[in-house]
Amino acid sequence: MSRLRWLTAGESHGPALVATLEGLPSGVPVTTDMVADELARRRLGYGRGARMKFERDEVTFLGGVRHGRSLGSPVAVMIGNTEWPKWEKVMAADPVEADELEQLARNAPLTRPRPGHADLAGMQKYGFDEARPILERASARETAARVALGTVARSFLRETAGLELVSHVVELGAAKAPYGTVPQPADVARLDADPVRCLDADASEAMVAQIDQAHKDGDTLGGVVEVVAHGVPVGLGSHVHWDRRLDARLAGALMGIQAIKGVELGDGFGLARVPGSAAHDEILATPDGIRRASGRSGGTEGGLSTGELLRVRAAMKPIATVPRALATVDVRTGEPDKAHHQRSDVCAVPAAGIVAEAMVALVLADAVAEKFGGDSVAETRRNVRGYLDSLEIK
Ligand SMILES: Cc1cc2nc3c(=O)[nH]c(=O)nc-3n(C[C@H](O)[C@H](O)[C@H](O)COP(=O)(O)O)c2cc1C
Ligand SMILES: C=C(O[C@@H]1CC(C(=O)O)=C[C@@H](OP(=O)(O)O)[C@H]1O)C(=O)O
Repeated sequence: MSRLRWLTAGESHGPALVATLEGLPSGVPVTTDMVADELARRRLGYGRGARMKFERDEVTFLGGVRHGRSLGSPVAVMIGNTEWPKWEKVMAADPVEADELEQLARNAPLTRPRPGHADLAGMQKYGFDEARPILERASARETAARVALGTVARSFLRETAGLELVSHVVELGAAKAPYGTVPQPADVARLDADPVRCLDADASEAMVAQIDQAHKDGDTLGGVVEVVAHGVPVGLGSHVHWDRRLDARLAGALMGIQAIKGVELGDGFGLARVPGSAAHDEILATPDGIRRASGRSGGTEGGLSTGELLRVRAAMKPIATVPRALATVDVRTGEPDKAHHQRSDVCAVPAAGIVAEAMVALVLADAVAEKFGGDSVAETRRNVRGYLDSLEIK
């Protein structure tokens, strides 16, 4: 079962986010710059709000890494929030005088919960009369901490299995990239340079136009991202129990990203619409060994990785803080009103792709660590090679 354990803490406007990762072998290359680079990728994307323009995501390792390599002890990383000085009082851990708080406009009670957010159900469940204590943690600011840990997981995967992850945006609003493009590791720089992280130039243009229109209309947009993993060894996960299945673990991890409402493995829902003869990946004998005729399954069968390209998709709903605010109830008066609106993204689909890469990296790193063990990266790598070399059927 799971060998890696990880956790994040921190509020959107608190002093910092923190994240810990436990169970990682020693010797994994990890530096502050590697994490900072991944966090910079997450801030990219046309349609994001003001915060992403000034947020610096200041990275500090607090444990588990020395001189650029993991130690085998828990990795702890902190990401400072640039705006903390402005929120010091509102988000203070210790009590603050009531009259001091009342003078702060940004502490005004948020009593008009936003549809599509955790605001209302969170207030009801946790017993708050305003949304601030809920939205601070529900915010996707937390995904910065996941991306920090995902950086470590990717490095482990690269070192032990030569595995590389790439994501791209395949749909945004009504604009769609042509089906079937598989992004390669060499495409990452080009993808990151594209305003919406889409490989197809025409589709990218159409996506940008969609965002411009939504912005003009005071509206927001969602979309679909795809993550592919090159070099996944056969046999990660298992067919023997639901919670050991790799597909289930990937789906859970992706659905666990804020605003993700659908996950597909390979052709996913599309497979439900075609006959069996057009739904599976036929097995071929080739001079290079056993291969598949297609990649419809997305690289898992029966909950196991097949050794083929892994391909998963996640559908993000439109940003819930719609500028042309949605109907709600002011819980203080019980009267109909418009939902609270602060600054917000118009569209965060490109950023969600980076977060999805991080989640896939964490799931795959866990599955590799579980299958191959090892307390040092050299030992895990040796175990991966030994297993692949000794496969009876290739
Ligand atoms: C990268 C990213 C950025 C987001 N930015 C915003 C935002 O600026 N405003 C907003 O209202 N929601 C934003 N969201 C989505 C909300 O966090 C999400 O809609 C909310 O948590 C409720 O969705 P859920 O029901 O899926 O949890 C963002 C999500 C992601 C993944
Ligand atoms: C801070 C991030 O995204 C935030 C996610 C978010 C939400 O409601 O999910 C709302 C916005 O927060 P704020 O009001 O502070 O600008 C986004 O900026 C981030 O991604 O780092």
